[in-house]
Amino acid sequence: MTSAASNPKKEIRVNAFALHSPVHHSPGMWRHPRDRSLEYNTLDYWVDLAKTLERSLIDSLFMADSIGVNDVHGGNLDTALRHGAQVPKQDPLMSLSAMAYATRNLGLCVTSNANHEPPYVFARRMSTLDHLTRGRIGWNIVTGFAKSSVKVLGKDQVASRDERYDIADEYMDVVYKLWESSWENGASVRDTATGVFADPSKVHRVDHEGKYFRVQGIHMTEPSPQRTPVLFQAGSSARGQRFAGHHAEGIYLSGPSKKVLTPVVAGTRAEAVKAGRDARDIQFFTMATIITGRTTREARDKYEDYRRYVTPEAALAMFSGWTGIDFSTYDPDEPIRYMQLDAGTSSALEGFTRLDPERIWTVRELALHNAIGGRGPVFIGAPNEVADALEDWVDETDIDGFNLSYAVTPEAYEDFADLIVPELQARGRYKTRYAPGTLREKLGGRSSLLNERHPGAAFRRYPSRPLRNTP
Ligand SMILES: Cc1cc2nc3c(=O)[nH]c(=O)nc-3n(C[C@H](O)[C@H](O)[C@H](O)COP(=O)(O)O)c2cc1C
Repeated sequence: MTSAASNPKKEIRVNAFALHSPVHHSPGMWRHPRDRSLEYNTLDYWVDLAKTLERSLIDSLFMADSIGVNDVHGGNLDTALRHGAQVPKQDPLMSLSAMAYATRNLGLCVTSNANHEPPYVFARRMSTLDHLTRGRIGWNIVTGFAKSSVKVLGKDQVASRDERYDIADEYMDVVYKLWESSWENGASVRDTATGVFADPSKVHRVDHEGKYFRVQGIHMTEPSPQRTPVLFQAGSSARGQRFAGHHAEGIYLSGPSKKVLTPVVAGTRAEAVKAGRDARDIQFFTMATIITGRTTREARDKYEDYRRYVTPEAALAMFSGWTGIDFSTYDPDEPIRYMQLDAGTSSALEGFTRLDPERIWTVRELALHNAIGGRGPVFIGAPNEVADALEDWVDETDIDGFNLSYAVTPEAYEDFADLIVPELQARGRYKTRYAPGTLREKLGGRSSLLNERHPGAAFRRYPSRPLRNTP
């Protein structure tokens, strides 16, 4: 493993972080006169955003998603609904092909829960998108924690964290079989002279009989450029790190300080090694919000202006949803303490408690902090100050880059393109053009396929070489 210190100048990678909702991580900002969040249900907004991201050479757009709602705060959904706090929320998949059509290089990563939808239909949809985007698709594998998300699917209880990850492990086996083993290379013949479309001897039925899933049949889709989409994961509990060590090629993190991230990065890299992979087979992106201007003064003025629109109550409702703790029952000046949670995400709470014991957060402070940019840091300043902070976080925590959240959209991404990108490029810390190939190759992979060390590669029945059988 290369230490962060021995590789101080690694290129900083950046994704943009979004949700098909009027609010993602900065509740209240949709009221700002320059904000376009209320257009979340239009293709114009998403296509314009995709073009802006590509102008910034951003690696990918990461679309969060869940069918859960923030109904823990006050024991109901009122606060979330009143502020549009991640409700309503649309299916993010629909906008992806329009964004892909308007861009050439931007990666498009979408969240889907490995406990909800049958793996067969999901695998087919991802393969379709990977074809349509010519290999620019990524999947954020989540396991869920909200009771509301299982109740709409006819279940009463959320499975325990361990079981949710066990189900996800088997889900991965099923989708690897479909993506990697069903169609051999060369199965799709497309021979206009003979009239043979596919060679039946090279298309294999998947027979999966497991504890949670039974699947019999061929993958409905011929192999897409990446076969398996680039795999991301966002859980950081010990079990989450083990899952990530096996499957993830990228991890989305969040935490208010560097201290919180460092052990998670080191722990997950160690899990990758235990799983027979390389520590550097996983890239880490932490959530961050940038508020910048040409000068420090301009940036601070922007921040003060934004603050006039924040709704900390909605931020608390979102954090209550994340953790399963009803913070409306707490005194605002009460310090937040760690407790073990199974329904919610202990790791969200850990970031504000035991991972940094020197910093005591009260409920009020947490609500204010999370009201702009959620659980990640907010970097406010002139381009050189922001670039200093970005470099510092990458070099000290061994992350690979950031997941850029926003206060005001698309202003945050326009500012990133115009002010931060040139500063990082001048320091040699940011690309000056996209690498060719699929998303996996753009992120540094040697081929468009999972590398040989990845457990998904074990399902192959074909020699591993870049697959280019789509037109
Ligand atoms: C940056 C980040 C983004 C996440 N995005 C989603 C999401 O879009 N949908 C979802 O259901 N969970 C999301 N999660 C939650 C995680 O997938 C995971 O369920 C949670 O962190 C609990 O897992 P853990 O207990 O292993 O930490 C996200 C978590 C983080 C840190």
